[in-house]
Amino acid sequence: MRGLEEGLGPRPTATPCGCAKPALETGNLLTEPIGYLESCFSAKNGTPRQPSICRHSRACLRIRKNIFNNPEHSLMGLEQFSHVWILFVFHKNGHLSYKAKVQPPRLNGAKTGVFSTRSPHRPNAIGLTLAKLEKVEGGAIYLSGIDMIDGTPVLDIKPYIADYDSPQHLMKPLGDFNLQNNRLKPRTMSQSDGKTDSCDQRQLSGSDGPQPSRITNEKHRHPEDGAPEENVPKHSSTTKIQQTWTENREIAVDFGLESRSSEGRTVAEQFGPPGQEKTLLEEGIDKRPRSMESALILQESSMKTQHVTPPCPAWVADRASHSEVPAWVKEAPAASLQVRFTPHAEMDLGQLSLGGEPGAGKKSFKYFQSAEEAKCAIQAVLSADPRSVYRRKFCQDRLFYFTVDTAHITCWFGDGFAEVLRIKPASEPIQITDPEESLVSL
Ligand SMILES: C[S@@+](CC[C@H](N)C(=O)[O-])C[C@H]1O[C@@H](n2cnc3c(N)ncnc32)[C@H](O)[C@@H]1O
Repeated sequence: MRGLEEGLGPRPTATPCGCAKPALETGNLLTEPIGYLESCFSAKNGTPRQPSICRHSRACLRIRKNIFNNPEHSLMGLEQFSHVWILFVFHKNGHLSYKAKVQPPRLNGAKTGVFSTRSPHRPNAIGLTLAKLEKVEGGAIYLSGIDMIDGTPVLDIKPYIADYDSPQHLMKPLGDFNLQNNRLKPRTMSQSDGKTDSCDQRQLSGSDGPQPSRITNEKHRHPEDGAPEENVPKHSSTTKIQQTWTENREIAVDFGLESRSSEGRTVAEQFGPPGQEKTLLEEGIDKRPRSMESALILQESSMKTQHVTPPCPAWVADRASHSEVPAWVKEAPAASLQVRFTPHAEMDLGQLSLGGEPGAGKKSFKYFQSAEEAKCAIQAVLSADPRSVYRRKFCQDRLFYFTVDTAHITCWFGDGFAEVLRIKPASEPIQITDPEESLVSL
C-alpha cells in the first residue's frame, strides 16, 4: 500500500543470491480495486464502527470493466450466499500513518496493540467487513450492514462460509501455560510483585484502563476504530492470547497455520505440540482424555515477569461463534446511548422522506426504503456513540453532524443519550470534509 501511495509499483526484491524475486513472492502486491463502493455514508463521521451496528446501512458495488470484460461472470454463483466478506482500502485515512499501539474508543483512552483492534490505521490500510448480500444484479452487488464510506476502493469479495469462517470449537482456558518452562502454572499470584494480578491490568496497555468485571450477553462488540497512540511507552504490558490446542491438527490446517513456520517451528507447533499435551496429562494436571483441548497462553511482555491468570475472566466466550475475545471488547465502558428525536427532527424526517416540501419534487432517499428505516439507521449510528474518545471527553458541549443517505443530521450528546435536533437534505448544509469542522459550540 505504501508503494501505491508513493506511486511506486511493487519492486522485485533481491535475494541473497542476487536474483530478483517476483512481487507476489515477497508479498508486494500491486492492488487494483475491483470497484468503488457507493455507500449511504458520505464521510467517516457518523459511519458505524462495525457493520453489525446498523443493519439498514446500504451500499452498491459495481465490478469495474477493466477488471473483467464481463463483470457479471465474476459474480456468478455469489447470489447463493447470504453474506460476503469485503476487503477494502481505508482510502480516507489521510496520510499513511500507523503506530504499534492504538486507542480504540471502547478502551476510553487506554492503549492496545494495533493488531488486536479493527483500527483503520494499520501498516497496510486494509479493512475487512462482513456484509449482508442483498442481491446480485448484472455486474453489481447490493449490500447492507456496512461500515464503509462512499468511494471506498474495494479489493476483493469472498463468500462468507460459516464452516470455514467461524470457529467451531469453544476455546476453554484450562490453566496458565508458562512459555519459559513449558509447564502449566497454578492460577495464584504474580511472581513479579506477589500481588494477585487483576484482569484489567492484564488486559490493557498502561494502568489507566477500564475495569471489566462481568460477563454480559450483550450483542457482540468490536475493538473498533483505534486511533493511533500519541506516545509509545517503552514497556509493553502483558497481553495474553488464549488459544487452544484442539483435538488434532486439522483445525490448524483449516486455519492455514500448519504451513507457516517461525524459527523452524510451525505456528501450529508453537500452539502446543501433541507431545506436550501428553506431558501435561501425565503430570495429572489435566485428567481429561487426550482428545480434549489443552490450553496455551501466549505471552507477550517486555518485562521479565511471569503473569498468571487473573481471578476474573479476561476473555469471554462468545457462545454464538464459539470463539473468545478479550473482556474489553464486550464490556468496555462505552455504553450504548438512548436516542431521541425532537418533534422538529421528526417533522424534518417526514418531509425528507416525501422529497422535501410538498410539491418541491425533490428526490428522497437513495438507500433507505422508508422514513422508518432512516430513523432506525440514525438511531443505530447514534446509540453506538460515533464520537471519538477525544470528542467524548473534551467536546461534550458541541453539536455533532453527520450525513447518512440524503439526510444531514444535527444532534447533541448528553449524559447517556443523543438527541437529534434537525434532519435536512444533505445537499443543503455546508459539506463537511474535516470531521473536526463538524464540531460547533452549543
Ligand atoms: C473501525 S473501521 C472497521 C472497518 C472494518 N469492519 C474492519 O474491521 O476492518 C470502520 C470505520 O472506518 C472508517 N472508514 C470507513 N470507510 C473508510 C475509508 N474508505 N477510509 C477511511 N476510513 C474509513 C469509518 O470511520 C468507520 O467508522
